[in-house]
Amino acid sequence: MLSILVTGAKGQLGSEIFFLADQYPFLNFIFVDKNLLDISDRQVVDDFFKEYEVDVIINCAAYTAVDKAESDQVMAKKVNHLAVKNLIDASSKQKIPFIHISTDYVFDGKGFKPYATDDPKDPQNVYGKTKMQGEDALFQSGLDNLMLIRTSWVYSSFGNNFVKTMLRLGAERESIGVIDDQVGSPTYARDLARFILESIPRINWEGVKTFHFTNEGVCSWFDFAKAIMDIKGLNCKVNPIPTENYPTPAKRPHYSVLDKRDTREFYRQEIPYWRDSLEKCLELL
Ligand SMILES: NC(=O)C1=CN([C@@H]2O[C@H](COP(=O)(O)OP(=O)(O)OC[C@H]3O[C@@H](n4cnc5c(N)ncnc54)[C@H](OP(=O)(O)O)[C@@H]3O)[C@@H](O)[C@H]2O)C=CC1
Ligand SMILES: Cc1cn([C@H]2C[C@H](O)[C@@H](COP(=O)(O)OP(=O)(O)O[C@H]3O[C@@H](C)C(=O)[C@@H](O)[C@H]3O)O2)c(=O)[nH]c1=O
Repeated sequence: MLSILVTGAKGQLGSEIFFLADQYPFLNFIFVDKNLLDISDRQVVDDFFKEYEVDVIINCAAYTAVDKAESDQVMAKKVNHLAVKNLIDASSKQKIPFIHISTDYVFDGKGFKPYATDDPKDPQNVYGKTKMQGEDALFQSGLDNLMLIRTSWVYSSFGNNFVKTMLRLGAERESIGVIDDQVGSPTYARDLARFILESIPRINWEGVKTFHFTNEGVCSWFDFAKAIMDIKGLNCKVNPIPTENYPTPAKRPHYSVLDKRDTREFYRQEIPYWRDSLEKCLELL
């Protein structure tokens, strides 16, 4: 039976993998949160791999506070870049296949067509830069059993995310302004978790495989917020606003749709449309 190590197991994606784990009885999971395996501590990581036998690593651990990262660069880099190196260094001795998750925020957001997996990266904020450095650490490792999955706008009934923020604001306020000139694809973490788990027995671990996985369809944050209020029957009016009317410490991409052609071909399962998955998640909230 394959032993699958899931780091950052208490986050959105880690929690969804935990939720689905029972459906994969041929996989043996080792779920570890920050307290059990702080991936930014090299010694802890080295010791862990000496003690446990691991066949595949799914690295769900990350520093995801996009605005906070602007003033907390050291910590963001430690988790999103240096810790990825720790995992690679510790696992490469045993050639353990490595699944790593990255973000649409590695792209500049100035494009008008979906970003291909090999398009040039030019992140516009600290979070995106540190995630790109994490990706680069994978590419530079020389390892040939890597799966890099970029995703975007992730939400879940677990953890904190835009959907939960909208539900809170929707209950508190009569109206809110939400940016309508930043466009992307929401991703239900459960759909992403399923994609990852379905990939494990099927992937041919030769070379570095980069996939883009999001829900199908494209929307703005405004469209996303409006759908959340509509589905939940909240009376809060959502007003579309331009980026400059909602100043934030971190700059965000205007367009960050990811090209999923390779993913569709590899996965051969239907990727749910974003609003359908949103409805499913909202049934739990
Ligand atoms: N959320 C999103 O919208 C998107 C996420 N992604 C990527 O997807 C992946 C999963 O994201 P998601 O589940 O949403 O993220 P979460 O922030 O929900 O989860 C990340 C988890 O990592 C943990 N963590 C932080 N530092 C460490 C550390 N040093 N050692 C071990 N664990 C640590 C966090 O713990 P604690 O909370 O205690 O710090 C948290 O439990 C990440 O790589 C992220 O960059 C990509 C695109 C969009
Ligand atoms: C709360 C709120 C946000 N916004 C805008 C700000 C921002 O442009 C957008 C989303 O805000 P958030 O801060 O929730 O989302 P943000 O943290 O930028 O989400 C990102 O997280 C990282 C981890 C990723 O990798 C990305 O793919 C993406 O999901 O919505 C409004 O316009 N009005 C509001 O009331």
